[in-house]
Amino acid sequence: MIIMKDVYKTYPNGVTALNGISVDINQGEFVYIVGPSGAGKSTFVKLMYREVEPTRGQLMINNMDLSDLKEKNVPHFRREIGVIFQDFKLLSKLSVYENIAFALEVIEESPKNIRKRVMDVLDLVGLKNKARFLPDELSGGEQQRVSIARAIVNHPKIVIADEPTGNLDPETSWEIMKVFEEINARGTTILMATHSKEIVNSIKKRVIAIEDGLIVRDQHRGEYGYES
Ligand SMILES: Nc1ncnc2c1ncn2[C@@H]1O[C@H](COP(=O)(O)OP(=O)(O)OP(=O)(O)O)[C@@H](O)[C@H]1O
Repeated sequence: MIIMKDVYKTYPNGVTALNGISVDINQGEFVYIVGPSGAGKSTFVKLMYREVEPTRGQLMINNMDLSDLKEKNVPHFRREIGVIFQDFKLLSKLSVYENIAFALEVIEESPKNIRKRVMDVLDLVGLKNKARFLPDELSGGEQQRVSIARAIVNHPKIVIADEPTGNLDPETSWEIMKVFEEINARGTTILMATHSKEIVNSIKKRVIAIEDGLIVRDQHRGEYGYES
């Protein structure tokens, strides 16, 4: 559950990226965040994993109040959130297996549990046979599958994806969307910032449109609403 009340974000250089955002997102929803370049989409999703902090306003995520979250509670908060980026952000010297296991090792899982959970999640994204490969030895779509696997291996309640298909060709993008739908079908909330008119208009979900730091549209099974 995500609750935002009158959230503002002004960066240190004086640019106000969010201008009073209020929104409720329930557990299990699939939400696209759309809008023109520079509208505030990335800032909006970055608030959700505490990459940026609001200048003003209230933000509750998974029953935790981010306005007064203590530093010592940040790791606990982040464990409930999986994040996926346009450029994958995999560790190039680690294998596929190690990239995913890393997320578990830091929370002190036993080696046996780690192996089972990594292999289960690789199975889900269809990459069990590439566990020993290095990221460079994979296609873009495969690398994005690894980053999805890494994001969900801790079973987070919320998955945040900032332009996850931005570097992928259309066919690969559809395959990645199937993986997101599968994760959502298991009850995980998905928040996806995207510029893909084709995806938003074909795989219908809730659409939140942001322009000049404000929510200008919030529609169930909405359209993309801009020229691509
Ligand atoms: N770290 C930062 N410091 C200063 N200004 C920033 C920072 N990050 C973003 N901005 C500014 O905030 C505004 C919103 O940016 P944001 O990245 O949230 O937009 P966006 O909708 O995600 O854009 P795009 O679709 O191009 O990725 C822009 O004017 C941008 O220049």
